[in-house]
Amino acid sequence: MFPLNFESLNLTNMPTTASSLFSAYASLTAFIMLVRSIVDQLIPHELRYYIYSAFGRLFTPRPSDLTLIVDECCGMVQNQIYEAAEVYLRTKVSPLNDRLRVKKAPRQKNITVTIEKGEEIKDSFDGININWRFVCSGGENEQNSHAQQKRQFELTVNKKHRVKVIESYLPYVLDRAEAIKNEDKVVKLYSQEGSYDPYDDESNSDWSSINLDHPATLETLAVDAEVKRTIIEDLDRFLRRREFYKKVGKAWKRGYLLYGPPGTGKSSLIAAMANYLKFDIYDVELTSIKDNSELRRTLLTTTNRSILVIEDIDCSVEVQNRECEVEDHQPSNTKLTLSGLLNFIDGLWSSCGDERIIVFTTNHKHKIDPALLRPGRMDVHIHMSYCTPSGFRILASNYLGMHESNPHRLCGEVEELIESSKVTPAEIAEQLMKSEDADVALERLVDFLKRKKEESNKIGDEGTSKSEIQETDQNAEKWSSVSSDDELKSSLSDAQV
Ligand SMILES: Nc1ncnc2c1ncn2[C@@H]1O[C@H](COP(=O)(O)OP(=O)(O)OP(=O)(O)O)[C@@H](O)[C@H]1O
Ligand SMILES: [Mg+2]
Repeated sequence: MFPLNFESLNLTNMPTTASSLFSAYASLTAFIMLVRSIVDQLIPHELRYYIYSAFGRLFTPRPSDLTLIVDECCGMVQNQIYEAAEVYLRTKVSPLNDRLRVKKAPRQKNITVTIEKGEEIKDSFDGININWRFVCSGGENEQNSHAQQKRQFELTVNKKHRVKVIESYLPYVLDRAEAIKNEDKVVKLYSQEGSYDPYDDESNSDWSSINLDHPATLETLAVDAEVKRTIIEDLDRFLRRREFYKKVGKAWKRGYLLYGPPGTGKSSLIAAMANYLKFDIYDVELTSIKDNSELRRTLLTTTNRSILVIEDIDCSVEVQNRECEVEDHQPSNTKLTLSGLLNFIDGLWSSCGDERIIVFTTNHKHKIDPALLRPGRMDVHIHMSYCTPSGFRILASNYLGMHESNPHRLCGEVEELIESSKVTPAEIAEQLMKSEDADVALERLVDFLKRKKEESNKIGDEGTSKSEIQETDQNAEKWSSVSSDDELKSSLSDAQV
């Protein structure tokens, strides 16, 4: 035991040299040990325990931080918060990080950068400082190390923000991760032909896929502004109405019929819709489907948040009308019939998926079986028209970088010719592609339009030159403005009348 030197405890007179500091520390330690040995001898064991722990609590500062552990898995399934944190924190990597992990799968658009084991990321939310740390343990063995590793994020924050972090910050991380994933999503085009792709996890024996590298967007589409605005509003409304569809007992799907002459942008509009919604496209080739059960099976293997496309519905398949089916006594599953298709569109099979869009295209609306055109079957009919002056202005901006505020001297003449002839956006686009020089391209376009006008005068062309959009569901307008539950109920009872 150290001798107790009371003089050295006289802190007021203590010289501030290193040796006197050391001797003061030694004396204090010796004093504490003396007290402790007296307590040990005089106080019973149980009481001692409480005294020591009370002292401990008094002198040890309580940690003010809370650490939330976010494990990779909850039981057999992935922890959604872990997944979201992984995606979200990619956007928060800072120059302070020393070790990062980079990767890119064969079909991935961008390189992903994630933090390595032990790295920390600082984030802030509503003035709260949040610290994330990536922790990895186990699986040191080279072989199957990844599978054996236990991965988790540790989120550390001041305890007083516990409720806010759990109730507001984590839901925010989940939402942001969803949005980031959506931005990064590569839209795919699935088709029935082609072979199974071993590099693509999502391909299956019914469908093969490629990335949809179609540049069409709703902005670059030469369609009248009013029609375009209505399409965008319709798509937006469709996306946000999950609960509405559930309440009214309708399958969460929307059907579009696009009709118009070849080269007016029907396929381009489908690609633009897919790019806008980030939905995959399933190109359903009805001619390669032999019967209704194959149709059912094929359609059931498509995923949610997708656009099912049936191009040229009038000629791609000889879907027979109902009378023919009744006369023909073959069992309906041994051939592809119109009713098989209609069953899918608005019957039992349509409710098998969520967030589906079905698009039919045709060059000849009048050739389509009336059953397909019945109100409510395809929710929206869009007429893709010949090019209009406003469509031309969009194409001129796309192809020649011309701005409406600074029109070319030939624009007036081109627009007049367009108004008086039936020319498709595809034909105009082809002319505009011929030269990068606006003078040359527009002169050629004027010549082309003049020739076209003469031809159409000779043969007497039919068809309207105005694009239009028509909603076949009479209640849609009413439903679209419904906001509260009460309003919804009253509009539903109106709808049933
Ligand atoms: N409305 C449009 N806006 C912009 N580009 C268009 C438009 N219509 C056609 N094009 C151009 O013409 C090409 C062909 O158009 P698209 O394949 O979309 O026509 P379509 O209506 O589907 O024709 P089809 O009836 O023959 O299938 C597109 O790749 C695009 O470059
Ligand atoms: Mg097409």
